[in-house]
Amino acid sequence: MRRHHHLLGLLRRAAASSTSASSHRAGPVPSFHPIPLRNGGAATAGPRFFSSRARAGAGAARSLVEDEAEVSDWISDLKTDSFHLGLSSGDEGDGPTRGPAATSGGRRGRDSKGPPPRSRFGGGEFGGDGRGFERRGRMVSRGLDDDDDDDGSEDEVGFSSARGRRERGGRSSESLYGGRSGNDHAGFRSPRGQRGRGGRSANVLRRGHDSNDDSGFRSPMGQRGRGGRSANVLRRGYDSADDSGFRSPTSQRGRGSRYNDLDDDEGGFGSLRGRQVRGGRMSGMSRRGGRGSDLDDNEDDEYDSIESRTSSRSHDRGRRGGKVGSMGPRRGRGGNADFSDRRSRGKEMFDFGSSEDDSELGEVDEHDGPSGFEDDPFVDEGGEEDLVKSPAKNSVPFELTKVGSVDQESVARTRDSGDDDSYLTQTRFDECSLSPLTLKGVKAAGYERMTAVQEATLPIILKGKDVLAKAKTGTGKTVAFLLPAIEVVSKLPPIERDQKRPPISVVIVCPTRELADQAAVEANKLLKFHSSIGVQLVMGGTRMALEQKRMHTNACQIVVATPGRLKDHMENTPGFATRLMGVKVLILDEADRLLDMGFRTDIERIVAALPKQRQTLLFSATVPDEVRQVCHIAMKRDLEFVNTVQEGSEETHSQVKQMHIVAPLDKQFSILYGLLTDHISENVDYKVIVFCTTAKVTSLVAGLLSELKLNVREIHSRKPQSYRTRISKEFKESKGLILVSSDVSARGVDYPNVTLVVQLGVPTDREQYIHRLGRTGRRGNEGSGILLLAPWEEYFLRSIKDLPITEATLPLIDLDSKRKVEKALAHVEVKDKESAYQAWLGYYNSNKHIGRDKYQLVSLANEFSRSLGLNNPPAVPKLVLGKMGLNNIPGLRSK
Ligand SMILES: Nc1ncnc2c1ncn2[C@@H]1O[C@H](COP(=O)(O)OP(=O)(O)OP(=O)(O)O)[C@@H](O)[C@H]1O
Repeated sequence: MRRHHHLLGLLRRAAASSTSASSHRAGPVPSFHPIPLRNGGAATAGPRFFSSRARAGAGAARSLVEDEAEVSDWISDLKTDSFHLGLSSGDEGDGPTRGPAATSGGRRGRDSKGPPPRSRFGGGEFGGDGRGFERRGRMVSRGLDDDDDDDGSEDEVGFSSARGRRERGGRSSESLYGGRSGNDHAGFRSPRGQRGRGGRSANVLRRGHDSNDDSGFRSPMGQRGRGGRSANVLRRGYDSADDSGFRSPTSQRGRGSRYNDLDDDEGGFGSLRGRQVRGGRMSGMSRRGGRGSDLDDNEDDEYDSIESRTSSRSHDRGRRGGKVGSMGPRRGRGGNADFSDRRSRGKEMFDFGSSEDDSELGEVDEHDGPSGFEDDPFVDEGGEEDLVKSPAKNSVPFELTKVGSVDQESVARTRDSGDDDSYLTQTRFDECSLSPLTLKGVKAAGYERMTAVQEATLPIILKGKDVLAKAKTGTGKTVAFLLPAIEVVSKLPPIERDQKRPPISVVIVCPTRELADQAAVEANKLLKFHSSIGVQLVMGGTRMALEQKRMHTNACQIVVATPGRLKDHMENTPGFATRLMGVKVLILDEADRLLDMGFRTDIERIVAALPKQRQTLLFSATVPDEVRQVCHIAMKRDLEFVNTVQEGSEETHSQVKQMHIVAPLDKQFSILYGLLTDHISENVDYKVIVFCTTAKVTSLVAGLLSELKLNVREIHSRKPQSYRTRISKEFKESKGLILVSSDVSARGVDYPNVTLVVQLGVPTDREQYIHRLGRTGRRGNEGSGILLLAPWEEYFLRSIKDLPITEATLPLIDLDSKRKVEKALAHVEVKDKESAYQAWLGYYNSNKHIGRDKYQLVSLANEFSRSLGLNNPPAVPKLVLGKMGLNNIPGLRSK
C-alpha cells in the first residue's frame, strides 16, 4: 500500500518536475598552502555561469528514479563513476569495452593469474590480476584560471586539473607573504607572533586587492602560531591598506616544493617549478590572454605540479613548463548525460545496490521531495524540534579538550608532553574581531583557542573573501565557516535582520542529513546569545510542509540544507526564492562531494538562484578535481585557497593507525568478527564504525553481527530519517557500541571518540576512504582504521599508497569462532542475503575496475553469494539486470 502511494507520489513529482529542471542527485595549521587563486582583477561578480554541459544536466527532468532510494545508490555511483571515468581517462585507459563482452585485462577471479594471495586465506582463489586500475589520486590541483571568457561570462574560475597525487616528502609548508601592511581593525589582536612551535603552517595564497577591511590578524609579527601551526598567507600583491591577514612583512619563501601561484594577470595557479610530474607534465592554471576560459583537466597528470613560489616570475616559468591547465569545458565527461538518462528511465523500485552515498541519503530518499506535504503518509514523523533549531536550544556546553588534527611532529610532541590540546593553536577567539555576542557563544560552546583551519580562515573570511579551505577531518571546519557567517548576519541592519520573515542571509549546504543536522546544532550553539538570529534546518526525510510552516512562523536568517530539499523549497515554497535573494554567504560543506555528479546540477540551480554578489565558502578535507567545478560555478575569481594540510604530510591523521587486510570473501566475515572481538577485548570504551558498500549489505552485516551477540546498531539510507537521527544521537553519546553504516556516516559526522573504523569492501574512491577513516582520530584523538579487501579489490591500495597504511596482522580465528560465524550467518534471513547479493552486484557493476568485465563480475558476485551461505545465486529481476547491462550473462539468474 505504501509503495502504491509512493508510486503515485512519484508520478506527481514527475509531473511537477517536468518543468523544473533538476536532476538530482543526480590540521592544523598547517601549512597553508596556498593555492591558487586567481587572478585578479577586479573582482567582479561571482560565478554565474554554467557550462552548457551543466545546463543540460540541469535541464533534465527530475526523474522518477531519483526519488527511489532503492535504486538511487547504484545510480549515483554509476554517475560518479562515469564522471570519474571521464576525468581520468588517461589514468584508466579505457578498456576496450564496458559491455558484457568486455574482456580487457583478462578475467579475474579464479582463473586469473596474479600475485599470490597475501592473506593466509588467500588460497590462490583470487588473484590480483594486476589489471587493477590505479587510481592516482586526485588531490592536488591547482590553479585557477581566470580567464576572460569569450562568452562574456564573468568569473569563471577553477582549478586546472592536475589529478596527480601528492608525493610524500618533498613538500613543506611554506608561506609566502607578500608583505602588506595595513590598517584594519579586525583580526587577531595579539601582538604575539604566530610562529608555530610545531612547524605547521597554513599557507594562504591571497590575491591582493586593495582593501581596507577590518578583519584579520593584528599581530605585527610572523604568522606562525605558537601552537605549532601557523597560517601563512601568500599575498600577491597589491598595495593594500588593509590589515587583515597577517601583517608580518616577512616574506616566506616556501621551502617546500609546492606553491600556489596567484597571479592577477595570469589568472590562477600556474604549475610551476618544482614538482616532478610523471609524464613530464605540469598542471597549472593559466590564463591565456584574452581567451575564454579553458579548463584543461590534464587528465593524465599524475602529480601535482604546483609548488611554492615567491614571485610571479616563477609562475611564468611554471606556466611555460609542460601542460597548462586552464579552465573551461572539461573533457571526458560523457557520463553525465548517460547518467541522467539512466535515472530518468528508472521507474521501478529495485534495489540495485549502490554505494550509498550521501547524496542518496540525503536527497534521494522516498521521503524527500515536493510530495512531502502535511498529509504525506510516507514522511517520517519527525518532531519539530528536529527541524527547527531555536538559537536558544541545543546549546550544549562543550568540554574543551583536544581539537584539531596534527601533523606527525605535533603528535609526537603532544604525546611526549602529554599536552592534550596542542591541536589547538595559541590564537584565541577573542583575539579576532568577532562581535561580543558571538564571542560569548563561542565561550559558552567551550571553545577558547582556534584550531588551525579556524586560525587560517577566519581573518580572510571576515574580510569578505571567497575561500576554498582544505583541512583534515575533525579539525573544526564547521566552526570555521559558521563564525564568520554569523558575523555577517549580526552586522546586517536591523531592518533586514529583524523582520518576521527576514531575507535569508546565509545558506549552508551539506551532502547528508546527518551533517546538515549537525551543522544546524553547532550554529545554534554559537548563536546562543544572538537572540534575533535564527537557524532553520531544511533536509530530506522530513515533512516539507512542516518546514514550510516553520519558515512562515520562525524568523530565520540562516538556512542549513541538503541540496535536494533546498531546491524543492526554492521551487515550491512561496516566498522562499525571494528570501534567498538576500543571501550574503553561501557555504558548501564537503564541497567535493557536493560537486560530484550526484549533486552538481542541484548545486548549480541553487547557485543560480542566489545573488551574484555574495561570499562563497567551500570546505572539505579533500579537494579533488571535482571541486574545480564548484569554483567554476560558485566562486569569485579572487578566491583564496587555504590548505591546512601541511605540505608533505598525508591527508590523514598520523595518530590514526591505518591497516589493510586482503582476504577472500568467504573468510571476511570471520575476519571481521575476529577484528571486532580483538578490539573489544583491548578497548573497554570501544566505539567502532564498520562501513559497508551499500545499504543492503550494511543491513546484512549488522544482522550478522547482532546474531553474533555484538552490540550493534545500523544506519543507512533505507532507514527512516527519524530512526537515523535516533541512532546517530545514540552513537554520539555511547561507548561500547558498533555502528554498521553505509556512507551516510562517511563524511563530516562528528562521533566523538571512535576507536576503530573498519571499511569492508572497496570504498568508492580515495576521498571516501579518507573521509570514512576520518571518523576516528578526531580532535587529536588516536584511532585505528582497517580496510578489508578481497584480492580483486587490492588495486585500490595503489590509490592510497601515499598514505601510511600497512598490512595488518590477521586476527586468530579458531574453529569455534569460525563455527559461530557460520551459525550466525545461517540465522540471517535469506531475503536479506538476496537483497544484499543484488545490491552487491549493483555496486560492483558500477565500479569501473570490477564492473568492466561483466563475466568476471558475475563470477565474483556468485562468490559473494556463496560467502553468504547461499547455494545458488539469488535470481534478480530482469528489469534490474537490464538496467545494469547484465542481461544474458552466464551465471546470473533472472526472474
Ligand atoms: N576551537 C575549538 N576548540 C575546541 N573544540 C573545537 C573547536 N572547533 C571545533 N571543535 C570541535 O571539534 C570537533 C570536530 O569539528 P568538526 O566536526 O567541525 O570537524 P571537521 O573538520 O568539519 O571534520 P570533517 O572533515 O570530518 O567534517 C567538533 O566536536 C567540534 O565541536
